Amino acid sequence: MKEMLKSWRHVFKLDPDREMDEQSLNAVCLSGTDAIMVGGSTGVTYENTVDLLSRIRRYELPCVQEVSDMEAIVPGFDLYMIPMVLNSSDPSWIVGHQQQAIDRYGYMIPWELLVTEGYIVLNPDSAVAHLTGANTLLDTSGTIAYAQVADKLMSLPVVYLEYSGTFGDMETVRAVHHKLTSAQLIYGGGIKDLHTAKEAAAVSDTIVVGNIIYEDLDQALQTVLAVK
Ligand SMILES: CC(C)=CCC/C(C)=C/CC/C(C)=C/CC/C(C)=C/CC/C(C)=C/CC/C(C)=C/CC/C(C)=C/COP(=O)(O)OP(=O)(O)O
Ligand SMILES: O=P(O)(O)OC[C@@H](O)CO
Ligand SMILES: [Mg+2]
Repeated sequence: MKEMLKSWRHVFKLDPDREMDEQSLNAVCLSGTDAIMVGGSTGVTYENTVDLLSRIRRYELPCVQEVSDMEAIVPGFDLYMIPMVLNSSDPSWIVGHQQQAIDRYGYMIPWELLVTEGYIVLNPDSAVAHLTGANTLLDTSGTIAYAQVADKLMSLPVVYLEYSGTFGDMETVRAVHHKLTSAQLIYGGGIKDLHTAKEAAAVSDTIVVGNIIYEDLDQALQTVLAVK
């Protein structure tokens, strides 16, 4: 499954803390997207995650959990994406929560299913930037440097450029992409239609589409066409 992740070009991110009716979930799961990622920065619980996973499992597509709270880790996902927010001002969001979770779950951890994401949070107004105290005042060179910490110093499999809630600077995304040797570049933030999806897909390996699913489902479904 870890190998499959590399081929994913489009992913829908569903938030367990938000409502979705069956018809909308059906449309998302049959949209042609490569996978569903389940996660959010706040309000994610064991209960709302189990509920969403069990509904998604009626469909055949891969489903991964992006872990933001160790209390909400649910068995049964295909992969577990583990963020490390590299530009956080608080080390607990880089290695602290991860160390505590490993200490707690110990021998139960299916290591072959864990994928570490080197997160670079770039929208100062996002929930995740506030939560993690991210230093979002980075120019392109500073952003590349974080990406290279992930790719070259830490050998992380994924660099995630996170503009959650706003469409990012595509020149910065392109520049980061060019500098990566091994890591997969995931881009997320503000993709709201086919046009923005195409722009982001052109400069990254994988695009993640989140909020628009809940705001305008028809536009969200169009974004899949950007990678087909
Ligand atoms: C049997 C079994 C399955 C055992 C468990 C094994 C397992 C999977 C162990 C995991 C061990 C481990 C290392 C866990 C990590 C624990 C943890 C809490 C790490 C911290 C992660 C972190 C840095 C969180 C900060 C927030 C963050 C980066 C969240 C990612 C998702 C995100 C950015 C969503 C966007 O947020 P959203 O709510 O949509 O925001 P908007 O409001 O802007 O839309
Ligand atoms: O919700 P949006 O802005 O689409 O961002 C997607 C994803 O990167 C959020 O973690
Ligand atoms: Mg969101």
